[in-house]
Amino acid sequence: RGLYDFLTDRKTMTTSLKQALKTHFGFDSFKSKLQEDVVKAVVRGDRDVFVCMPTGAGKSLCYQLPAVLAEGITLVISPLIALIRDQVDHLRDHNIPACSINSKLPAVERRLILADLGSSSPKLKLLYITPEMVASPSFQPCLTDLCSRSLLSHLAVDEAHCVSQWGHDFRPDYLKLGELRARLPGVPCLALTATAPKNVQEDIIQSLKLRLPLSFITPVFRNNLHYDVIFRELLPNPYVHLHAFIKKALMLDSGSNGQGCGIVYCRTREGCETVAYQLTKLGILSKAYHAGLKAGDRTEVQNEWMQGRVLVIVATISFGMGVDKANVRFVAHWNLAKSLTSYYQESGRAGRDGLPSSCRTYYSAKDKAQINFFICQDVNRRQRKRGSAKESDKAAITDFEAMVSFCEREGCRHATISKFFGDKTPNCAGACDFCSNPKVVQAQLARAAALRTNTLAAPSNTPKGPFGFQADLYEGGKKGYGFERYDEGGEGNEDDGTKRKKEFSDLFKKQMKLRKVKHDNYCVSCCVDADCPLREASSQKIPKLTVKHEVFKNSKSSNLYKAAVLKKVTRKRIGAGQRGSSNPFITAKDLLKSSMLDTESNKEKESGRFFNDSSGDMKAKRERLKETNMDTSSAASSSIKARAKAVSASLDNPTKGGKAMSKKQQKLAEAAKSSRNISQYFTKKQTTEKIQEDADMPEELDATFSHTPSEIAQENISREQHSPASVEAVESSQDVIQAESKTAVIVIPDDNKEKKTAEILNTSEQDTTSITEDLSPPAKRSRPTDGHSRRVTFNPSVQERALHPVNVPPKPVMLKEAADIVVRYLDPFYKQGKFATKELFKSFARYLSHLLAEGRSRGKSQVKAEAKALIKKFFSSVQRCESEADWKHLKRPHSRKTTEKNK
Ligand SMILES: Nc1ncnc2c1ncn2[C@@H]1O[C@H](COP(=O)(O)OP(=O)(O)OP(=O)(O)O)[C@@H](O)[C@H]1O
Ligand SMILES: [Zn+2]
Repeated sequence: RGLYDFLTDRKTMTTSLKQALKTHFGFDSFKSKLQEDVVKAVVRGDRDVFVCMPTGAGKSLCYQLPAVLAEGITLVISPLIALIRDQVDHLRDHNIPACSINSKLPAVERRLILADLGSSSPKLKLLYITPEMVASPSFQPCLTDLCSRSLLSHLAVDEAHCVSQWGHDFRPDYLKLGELRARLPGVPCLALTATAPKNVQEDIIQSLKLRLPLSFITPVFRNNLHYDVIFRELLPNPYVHLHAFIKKALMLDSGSNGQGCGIVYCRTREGCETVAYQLTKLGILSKAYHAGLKAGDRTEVQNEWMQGRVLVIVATISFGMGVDKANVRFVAHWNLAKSLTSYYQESGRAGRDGLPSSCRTYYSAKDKAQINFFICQDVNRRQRKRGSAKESDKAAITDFEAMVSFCEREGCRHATISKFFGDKTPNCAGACDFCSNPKVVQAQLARAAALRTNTLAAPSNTPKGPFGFQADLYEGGKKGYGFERYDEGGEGNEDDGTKRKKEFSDLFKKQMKLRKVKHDNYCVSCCVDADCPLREASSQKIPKLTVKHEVFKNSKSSNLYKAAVLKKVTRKRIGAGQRGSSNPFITAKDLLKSSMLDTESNKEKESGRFFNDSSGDMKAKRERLKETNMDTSSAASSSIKARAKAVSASLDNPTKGGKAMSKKQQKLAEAAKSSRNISQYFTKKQTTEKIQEDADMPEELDATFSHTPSEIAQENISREQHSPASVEAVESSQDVIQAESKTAVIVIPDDNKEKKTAEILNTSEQDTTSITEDLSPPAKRSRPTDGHSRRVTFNPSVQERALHPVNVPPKPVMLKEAADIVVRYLDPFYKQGKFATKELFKSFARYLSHLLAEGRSRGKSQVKAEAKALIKKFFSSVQRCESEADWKHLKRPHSRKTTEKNK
């Protein structure tokens, strides 16, 4: 920082900085006094700096300008590759040498960058990296080298609130930045965020180990933003209402165009599509933007909106981060934001140019209940995973409560926000609905309370209205039935409010309890349809099936149930066969035929049901699998084996059969049929899944609503999704199987673990690295012709051989089996964070599976041993897998010796 010496004189510094600002960025002056002060503090470099300035205040320049002036390189930590890309492009446009190292970087570029960093005087001024990359072993040598040569001028941590568990976008990898900070004691650190309540601010300072930082905190109050809340359920036609709001905000009636544009935020993709459609129908060209669109379409929509060709973008909250548009005249939330912090940030995208703009939330009690549900579910999930509760679990709940209270409480909206962020009460001066007309707000609240009381109090057989009107059919209820508007007066009293709260809270608790049970535990009494004959667990036997209820009770999925039933039946038959010296399995061949026919005809009907039972707890299933002493490989494979046994037995005794057998055949067929039918009893009512699907939590939420691999797999199963890749793999493994088989074709239900393997290996739905990035492919891709069950062909003679392992060489392992083995062994590593991304994990699993299935000449145990050895070998040299290059040199052990040694 010797170069800064010439800047020590205050006056000279100001002049020089202004010159540099003009030269490098083309700006005539600083955006604000605050921006100038921050830049000066960073340039001085004698203290760490903490910056909390609203979006659009020009935070990036606070480290970019000093970076250009300093000797050495400024290391910038940013959470999203997309954001990084924007920043790097922007800097390059200004001829400022900047680049990024990330997992998506082509190897050639990476080498060039590393070469420059390794040179005696690197040209690079700003190096952007993700927190994941900072922690990766492959980056460490580079970092150490830069440190040892004192080539790091600054460390800038953008979106620093991600470091705090109290923050709305907590990223565990941000926590590792504390260690990084400790490794760079002489390098001044700058932490920047737009939104950080007091506790988050404290967390940032502590986690990043900032030493007596100079804090630059802008008050959150922005007087050019007008906030209001509309209770959507009170509106006769919410779309018309929204349309009117937009027309006013964009001054469309005044006939002038070019009055800016706006954003409508929706929680779901479907919501985006519907609102965009409705607005367009009403005359305002609007386009939807969400993760379900192809990347190209998304970019096009964004460009059209940026260029003013589309006035309104209707988006999930994934849209907006890093979008810098000055003339956003309104931001409307069609659904409640998940937290007040998020709301402040999202709504803050309005009026960046300082001109008057509107921020509106369309509140609904339904949204409130749904979001609350998701937050609680997420907290529960995390607590279950962790095994204990944490103080910070409350963060999401508290922040959401603040959002609800912002909508439901009487009072100045700006004051509520300021108070939440620890600021003084601002002078709103009519910049919110409450301050401009408190009576309207009070009236609306009273009506919402009355509506809820009416809805709750109304018994289901309430006399119908004049036209057969039923309150709940119309969402808006009795009030919504009419044509009144939210601001047309109305009385309410305090008792009403208290009563409403209590009733609503009771209802909510009740609903939560119901849903929680469904999610936590499979429970016959509440998850089984009311008309199911098995509802009364005490005495029922399964209709048309003489199997005791024990089996039913102990099986939590139809697969397991079927396997257990078949096992029981098989055992009985074996016994019978021995006693009667006739082999009952002689009829199994026929049974198989009949079951084929049967299954084919029932395929469509059943397939969905088989899938549904996969939504149970996979872990529990695995446990139960062990308990039932079955082959741990999979329930489906046991059912294949059971059938294969039957087939092989029948082949062993081809002449035996006759009438007696056909009776057994009937019974077995019946059992098989009933066991399939039984799956319908497990079919959960779709309510909770539906809600979840409806919610379609956008990617930005994924930071809080993050998933473990098994949860991802499970979610994918329950949503019956297949990414094209997963279909591919299933097909490719089938191809392998089919190529070898020319015999029986049966349809077997998907087994949980098998499916999990396929999903883990192939889905690209969730990317754990880009948590806040909305770049995942559509969640609802499904295989059009997929009837949910997979057609798997198998060769009885192969299965037969497996029954006699002593006499015949081991059955060669096929790709699908290899994949099963690999995923089982690799999963723990993934869970321990040994892969930088889920994509890498899947890619590696795919690679290993192919490697192990190569040549198809080895048996299962050998493949297992080789898989273990390979994985062990891999992780002995790689601490954490960062790129595909990491396993380039990994080869299958050739000699038996190697395998033995590694066992
Ligand atoms: N001194 C300046 N004069 C004029 N424009 C500026 C100045 N500094 C920054 N800007 C512009 O202001 C806009 C917002 O800046 P920037 O993206 O850095 O804001 P931010 O505070 O980082 O916002 P966010 O929180 O959304 O990232 C950019 O277009 C930037 O080029
Ligand atoms: Zn106010």
